[in-house]
Amino acid sequence: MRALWSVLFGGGAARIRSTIAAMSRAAERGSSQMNVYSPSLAAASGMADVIGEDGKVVVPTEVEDAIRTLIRWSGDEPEREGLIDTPKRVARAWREYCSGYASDPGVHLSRTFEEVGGYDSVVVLRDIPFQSHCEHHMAPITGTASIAYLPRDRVVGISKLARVLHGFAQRLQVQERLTAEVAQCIQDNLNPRGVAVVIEAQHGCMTGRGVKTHGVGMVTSRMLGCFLDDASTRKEVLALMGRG
Ligand SMILES: Nc1nc2c(ncn2[C@@H]2O[C@H](COP(=O)(O)OP(=O)(O)OP(=O)(O)O)[C@@H](O)[C@H]2O)c(=O)[nH]1
Ligand SMILES: [Zn+2]
Repeated sequence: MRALWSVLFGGGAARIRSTIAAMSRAAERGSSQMNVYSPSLAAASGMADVIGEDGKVVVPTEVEDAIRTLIRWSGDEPEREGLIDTPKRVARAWREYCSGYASDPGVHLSRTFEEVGGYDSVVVLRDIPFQSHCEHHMAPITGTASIAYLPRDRVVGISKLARVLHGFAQRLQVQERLTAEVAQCIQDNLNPRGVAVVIEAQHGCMTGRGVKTHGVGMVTSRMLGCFLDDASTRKEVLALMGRG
């Protein structure tokens, strides 16, 4: 699985998706033209994705091969009709699941507003649905997050809090780190008086395999600044999140 991971995502370095027409055509033509540009090299070195003429990301050969190996190891035949295009689909799906590696989620917090009519109370975005994947099994994590902050002198567009969440969720995660990363990113970029993040999620690795236990929610929280230091402020924000 480690090998599959490494071909799918290379070093996990930041990538920028872009259309490089000449390279796409070479990749699509295949054979000798592929020497001009190697998608596998791009994946391994963290270069931009190449978009083919069909508008889809060009999948490096070894990524397809790795997924074929996994299908075979799972007990099926990758050559049968229904599975022929599956390696490409799986590869592109994982590119999407892990699109959060492509950028710093903090960029979403660069645009702030100071004119807020003197508003100086807690801002809460409650029950934001998200999906991630656990780094242990690459199985889905699905849940909701509530994100709050107490502004110091500026506020951010509310959608940006959800964007920060998805930026970190679209990586391989453990829930504890996801929670901490979202909180720290808001703290670092907005310098508010406090940040509170509470996440409740279900882990596919606990339902679909292993202990096979359904209906269990894992809850994690990260409190920073005033929400950490002051019990009554923490109580207030938890009540606003519906967890009072
Ligand atoms: N703390 C924490 N654990 C997680 C998370 N996602 C998955 N896990 C757990 O990671 C653990 C990995 O344990 P291992 O013993 O290395 O792997 P395993 O043999 O597949 O474990 P089982 O899932 O118990 O079958 C499991 O207990 C998972 O439930 C997460 O976000 N946070
Ligand atoms: Zn897991």
